[in-house]
Amino acid sequence: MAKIYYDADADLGILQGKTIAVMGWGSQGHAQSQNLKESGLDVIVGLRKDSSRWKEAEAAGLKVATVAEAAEKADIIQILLPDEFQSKVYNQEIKPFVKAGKVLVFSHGFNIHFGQIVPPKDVDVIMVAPKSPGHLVRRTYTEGAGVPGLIAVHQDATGNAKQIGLAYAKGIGCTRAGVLDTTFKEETETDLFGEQVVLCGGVTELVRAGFDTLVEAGYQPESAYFECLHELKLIVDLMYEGGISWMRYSISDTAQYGDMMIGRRIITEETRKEMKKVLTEIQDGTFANRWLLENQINRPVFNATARRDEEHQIEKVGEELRGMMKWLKKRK
Ligand SMILES: NC(=O)C1=CN([C@@H]2O[C@H](COP(=O)(O)OP(=O)(O)OC[C@H]3O[C@@H](n4cnc5c(N)ncnc54)[C@H](OP(=O)(O)O)[C@@H]3O)[C@@H](O)[C@H]2O)C=CC1
Ligand SMILES: CC(=O)[C@](C)(O)C(=O)O
Repeated sequence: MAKIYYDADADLGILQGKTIAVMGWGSQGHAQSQNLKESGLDVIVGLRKDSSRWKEAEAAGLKVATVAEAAEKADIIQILLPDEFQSKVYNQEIKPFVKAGKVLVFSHGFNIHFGQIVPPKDVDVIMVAPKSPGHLVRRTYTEGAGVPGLIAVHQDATGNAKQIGLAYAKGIGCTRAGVLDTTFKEETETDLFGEQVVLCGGVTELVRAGFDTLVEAGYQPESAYFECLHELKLIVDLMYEGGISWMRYSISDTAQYGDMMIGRRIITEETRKEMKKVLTEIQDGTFANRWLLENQINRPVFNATARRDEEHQIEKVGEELRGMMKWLKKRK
């Protein structure tokens, strides 16, 4: 079993007196910077001068500067910008201030693994990757908890990179849940695979296909929504709590029979072959190449496909039923 690091394995003290620049105030940036600050650390947020998030970050009590100003002041630089823009911003605004002994931190290995950012050899390069959307990184921290994370060391110039990474992980709350060793290669390839085949690509297409099948057969869209999206959350929650066997224990035998008999007709050997093909395209850089080029021509395919999906009927039905979904929230 791989070693899991918890609070006791990390010493926030080694970050005292250090300035941590968090570049970005997005899903991860807003969460990690506030968590670090509330962990007693000195944080400065780096943003574009015209960023619409500048005032929000200041209102949250964070010091804010331009990316270059923050990089110049920082001992530790966490780059939480969109993966597709990190290389450009790094080369133009951060690289001039990446001096010997400084630490570069990432929460996804994409730009290091695919050679889009090549740091100087005399700095530490680490990854602390929360395995969670940023808004839950923040919410769980404020509730006194945390989300699990991954840690990797790409360069250890100071000889202390791992401990700095563990202290950073503690600062954002991940050691409250547990932090696992990985590598930039493993995190990058498994994260991209998960996003494309299971978490987002697989599930969203499965939900829309199931919804469309029921609606096209004449069932009311609300029933299709309840069956294909609302209950999915509850089933996944049970799997998360106690594994697939616990979920199967909780659902009816009728449901389990259907699960076991039909599931493999939907996710077929062909599906598994396609999954392997997607993984190969991640490993050999084909996906990275497509994504980086897509961004160089202002995302024509991304924009058109996102617009089509936003117009799908399931979005409207979900909006109408959102009020009912609030039952999950604790009653005041
Ligand atoms: N989203 C998630 O839950 C997770 C993300 N990650 C990783 O975290 C990193 C950040 O992702 P995420 O938080 O989703 O990113 P977001 O898109 O949510 O936020 C990006 C931030 O970068 C700023 N930004 C964008 N372009 C520039 C620029 N050219 N110069 C300066 N600032 C810029 C944006 O502000 P503005 O546009 O106003 O300038 C925004 O504050 C990525 O490496 C991602 O892979 C890892 C785990 C989970
Ligand atoms: C939340 C997460 O880790 C994702 C889905 O991979 C991402 O948003 O990058």
